[in-house]
Amino acid sequence: MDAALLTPEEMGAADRATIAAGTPGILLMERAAAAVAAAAMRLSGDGPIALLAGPGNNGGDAYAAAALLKSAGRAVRLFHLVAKEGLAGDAAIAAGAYDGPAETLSSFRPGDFALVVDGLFGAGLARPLEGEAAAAVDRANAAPVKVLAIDLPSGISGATGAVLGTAVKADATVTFFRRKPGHLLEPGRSYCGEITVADIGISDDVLDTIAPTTFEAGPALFQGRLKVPADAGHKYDRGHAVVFSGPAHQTGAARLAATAALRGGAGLVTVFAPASAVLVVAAQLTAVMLRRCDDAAELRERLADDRLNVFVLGPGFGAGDKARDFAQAVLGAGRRLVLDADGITAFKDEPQALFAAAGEAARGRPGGEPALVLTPHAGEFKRLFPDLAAEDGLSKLDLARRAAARAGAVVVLKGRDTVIAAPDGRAAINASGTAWLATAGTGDVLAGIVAAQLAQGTPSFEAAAAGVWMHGKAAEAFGPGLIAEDLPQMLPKVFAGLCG
Ligand SMILES: NC(=O)C1=CN([C@@H]2O[C@H](COP(=O)(O)OP(=O)(O)OC[C@H]3O[C@@H](n4cnc5c(N)ncnc54)[C@H](O)[C@@H]3O)[C@@H](O)[C@H]2O)[C@@H](O)CC1
Ligand SMILES: [K+]
Repeated sequence: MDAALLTPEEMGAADRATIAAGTPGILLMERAAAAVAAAAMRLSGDGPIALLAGPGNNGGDAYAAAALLKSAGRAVRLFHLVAKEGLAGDAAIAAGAYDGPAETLSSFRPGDFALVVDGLFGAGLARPLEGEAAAAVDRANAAPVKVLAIDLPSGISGATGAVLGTAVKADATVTFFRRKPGHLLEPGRSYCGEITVADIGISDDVLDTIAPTTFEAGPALFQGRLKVPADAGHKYDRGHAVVFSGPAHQTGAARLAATAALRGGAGLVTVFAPASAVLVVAAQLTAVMLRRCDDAAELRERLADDRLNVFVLGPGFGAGDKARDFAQAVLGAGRRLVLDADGITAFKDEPQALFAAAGEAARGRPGGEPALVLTPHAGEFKRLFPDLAAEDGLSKLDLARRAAARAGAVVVLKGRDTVIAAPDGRAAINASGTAWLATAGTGDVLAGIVAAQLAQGTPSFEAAAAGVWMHGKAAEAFGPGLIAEDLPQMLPKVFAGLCG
């Protein structure tokens, strides 16, 4: 459960369960404030610190942190949206215990300080920022002053990462117990700065009842499920992935995916190419094998070999009837399929046909495990799920979850904050990667890495989450100047980090 991300509601439940089990809320607040004060000392040098306090417990944290900083001898001034008398509960207790300078938010001038601690709104943000709060946030953002956010940058939705009205651009954020989806989803993530998760004495046991369904994509989520080559393993134990190539002038994408599948740990990888492309592909492959596959009839013959356990269709393939026929043949044979790029676009006029085939294939698999993994970027997503893409107010998490449930597939909705969702409601958000991934061919590589995990028998959701995370880690390992071809070569480093 280390990978769990909690929605604001789930975090509220974690707080309440802890309080009900005997820890007073004010004690949780004091621990939260201690973590904030420690971060504030680190970030402010010896300079004066402003603390902005809102009307709820986020403001309470600010009062409690102000008291700690003041007693540590730091110069602090607190600016409040609501006077002490207007506070309730733990926030009122914390405010009562603070005896330092307090002024109204309208008198806050960021230029006077080395650090601003933002305790305006956290998990309880319920509507867009406006009036004094919005003006104070805008002043802080416009000034060259460091900002430390308590729990979340004020204005960022913890559930979705959306900016409500305006939001604090923080250099650092201290959150409590577990991160929230809004810390990883854009634009929220870009507003958080460096994120620290502080232990405030909430026991992991509370998660048994909360049963979170959102996670960070990373080793804590998939380790234990991830397949890595066993000591005495045979190459056939690691599966046989097939990547479909496009026509002769469009083979590069399949070769990239195939190389990535092999580097990703698939035991064998074969490119299935149309006759016209066989020579072109042959000239450029070594460890990856090659077979001709011209039409659906030929594909059905090849599918008789049940060692071919996962297929990648889409990169450079062309978005016509052939893509649809091939995808349906693969799913019809009960094999797992990574459908990307043209493979997704091919179903834009009849997505139901794809979803029906995916549903049928899943029903034939142990535990109804999804057979289909869809890897759309936003544009491809819109082609397959136009109504969802057009619906107002859906976060990227909501979109991927709704799409996965409808398609009976694992949906990998790509971007800087790629979301991986399963039909059973689980979803993961990825935070690995660099801006250099926005370059031609990286999606083809991702499809290959995911296929490698599927080939080795990793469950579809974990395979997709692991693939996305590794892809990002490979980019981080390479650094600046990355092109798609560089990614597969970095996978050994990623595995070395994972397997020790
Ligand atoms: N015992 C607990 O529940 C703990 C809570 N903690 C802190 O408490 C925070 C959550 O506290 P709350 O639930 O009180 O929520 P917040 O303090 O985030 O804000 C809720 C208050 O703000 C008002 N509000 C919401 N949006 C507004 C807007 N746009 N403009 C003006 N007013 C607005 C609400 O009506 C409510 O009064 C966490 O983020 C965390 O910082 C920590 O102290 C740890 C323990
Ligand atoms: K805040």
